[in-house]
Amino acid sequence: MAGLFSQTQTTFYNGIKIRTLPSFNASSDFDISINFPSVSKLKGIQQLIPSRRFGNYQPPHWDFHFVQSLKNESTDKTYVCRFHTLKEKAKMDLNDEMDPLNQLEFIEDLQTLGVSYHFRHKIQSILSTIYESNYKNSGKILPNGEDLYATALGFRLMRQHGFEVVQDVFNCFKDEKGNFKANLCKDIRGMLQLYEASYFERGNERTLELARKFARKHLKKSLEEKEILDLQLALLVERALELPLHWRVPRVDARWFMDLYDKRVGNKNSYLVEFAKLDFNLVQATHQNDLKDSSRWWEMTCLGSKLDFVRDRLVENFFWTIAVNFENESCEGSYFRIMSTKVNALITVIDDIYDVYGTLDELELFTSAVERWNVDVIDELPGYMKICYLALHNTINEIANDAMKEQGALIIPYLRKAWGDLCRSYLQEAKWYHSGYTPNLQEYLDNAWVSISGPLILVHAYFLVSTPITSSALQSLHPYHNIIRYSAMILRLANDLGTSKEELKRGDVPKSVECYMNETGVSEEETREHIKLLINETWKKLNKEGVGVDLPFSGKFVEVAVSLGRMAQCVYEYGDGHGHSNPQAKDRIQALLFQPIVVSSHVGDSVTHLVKYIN
Ligand SMILES: CC(C)=CCC/C(C)=C/COP(=O)(O)OP(=O)(O)O
Ligand SMILES: [Mg+2]
Ligand SMILES: [Mg+2]
Ligand SMILES: [Mg+2]
Repeated sequence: MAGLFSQTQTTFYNGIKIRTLPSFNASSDFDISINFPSVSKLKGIQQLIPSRRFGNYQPPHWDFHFVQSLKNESTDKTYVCRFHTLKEKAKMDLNDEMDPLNQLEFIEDLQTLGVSYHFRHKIQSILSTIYESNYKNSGKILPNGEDLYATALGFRLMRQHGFEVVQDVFNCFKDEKGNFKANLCKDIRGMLQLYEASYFERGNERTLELARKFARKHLKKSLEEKEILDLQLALLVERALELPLHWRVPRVDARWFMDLYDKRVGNKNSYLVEFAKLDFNLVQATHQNDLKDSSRWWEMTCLGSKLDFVRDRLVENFFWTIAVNFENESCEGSYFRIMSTKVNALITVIDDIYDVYGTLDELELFTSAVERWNVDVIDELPGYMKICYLALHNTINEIANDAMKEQGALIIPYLRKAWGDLCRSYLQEAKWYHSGYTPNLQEYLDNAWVSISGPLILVHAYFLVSTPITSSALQSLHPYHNIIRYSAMILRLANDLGTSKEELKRGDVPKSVECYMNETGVSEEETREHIKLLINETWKKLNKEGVGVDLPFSGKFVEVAVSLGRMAQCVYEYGDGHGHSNPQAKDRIQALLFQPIVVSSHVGDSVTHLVKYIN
């Protein structure tokens, strides 16, 4: 990547090779070649030339020209017409005359195929009818309360959609000692639903905790001993044991479910897969336009080209936004994705300035500049920080100006406060790194749930999804509401599991893995298991906070906070899917953003391929 530093001049100081920048003020922009053995032993040079690290990040996998060249034929009229025909058919099929269990299964199919957002009101109304006519009268989800599969599926859907159902619906499946009955383990479909339902626990729900352990144990055993003869079911069990449905990103999962559904024997609603594929491609076409817009902004900032030590990851920064708010029903969705991508890109650059390149003195300057939020302070900053501060200041003020125009709301105090909190937490980590201090796990996490940028992302997301902005919500943005804290904590813990190995190699503040090992002396493997336990416990807290009766936020914002936690576990499931993009992360982004699904349309007995993929 031709960056500013590639045009550096090489000079020598006391026999030491130094790269200096042509146009920057040398006193603060010296750049020691990273292979220099030991700056600290040099006489008289240390205070003049700070040592700098590099993340050794690769150039972007998808660059500006690739993004701008994307073409998509998914929106031609044949395609759209077929889409609307099938949508109407699905709306007709999801009706009140259906058997309640069939209704629940239809809703589950719509959700796993990624198209339930088209039927929100109908789904809510059907679940409400089932809730009122069964659960409110008998305490059972469905009339036949002894069916584990139906009870667990209904329990999960009810909790997911905000209906108050308690864990006692599972009591009939426990023996006199309070354990789940051993004979249940033959009912794999029921066990799988019980396992998925257990992840909606809100803490101190012993039956659900027992259910999770009981189901996990037997599902794992059945899978390992190849007792699950139905291949589809085996694949569902295998995926659930890797990551439960509640923790997965529906949009990322949808393609996987379409393939599975296609192969389902006795597939009742085959047209649903065609509908889901058409919808997937239409949404993808919208996302590609949003991505092009975001990519033009990124190119204009020159941050990726001028700062050769930062992660140039525009597409990955965009990918985070589609999990949080993928629907393309309205232009609000595009606005959210484009502005959120800008925030994510700024986070990624500034995180690298603090973690990789900036000296402590420079970081103090940048932190103070962000807290003062005044473009005049730019003169105090070293060259490489100037374009970053300017991009930050202009972009965030643009979001604030939009809110003022659209809603007459003055939000800049909330945005600049969030950036100030973030940079102070970054500075704290830099001070720990430079002093060689390793905090214990709690001390580290008390700062790191902020430094992972979760609160910053969600404060901006609140203003990008919420109309109207309410005073009760504003009071819950500072101090940060627990919903924000728990979502951010999941992001932090998942990020540390996925990135701390590379960070340790490069040189960075000790992360939760290192802090816990240093504090307890246990092995890395035990530490990682402990952190996964913390993620599980934090999800329970997030589940509980998300259903508070006096919640100051809309359901939409709660969904955004939950989705951020899911996205974190998606991006970091196989290592660092953000900065060092592993093959699995790359394939996911490729499938979600750049590969429309070939749709075979069964119109009568003719099959036509509606989509050709042109790139
Ligand atoms: C764009 C979004 C949603 C960002 C969330 C997380 C992020 C960019 C972390 C930076 O990676 P990192 O591993 O360097 O973070 P840290 O330095 O905090 O470990
Ligand atoms: Mg970092
Ligand atoms: Mg960092
Ligand atoms: Mg990290």
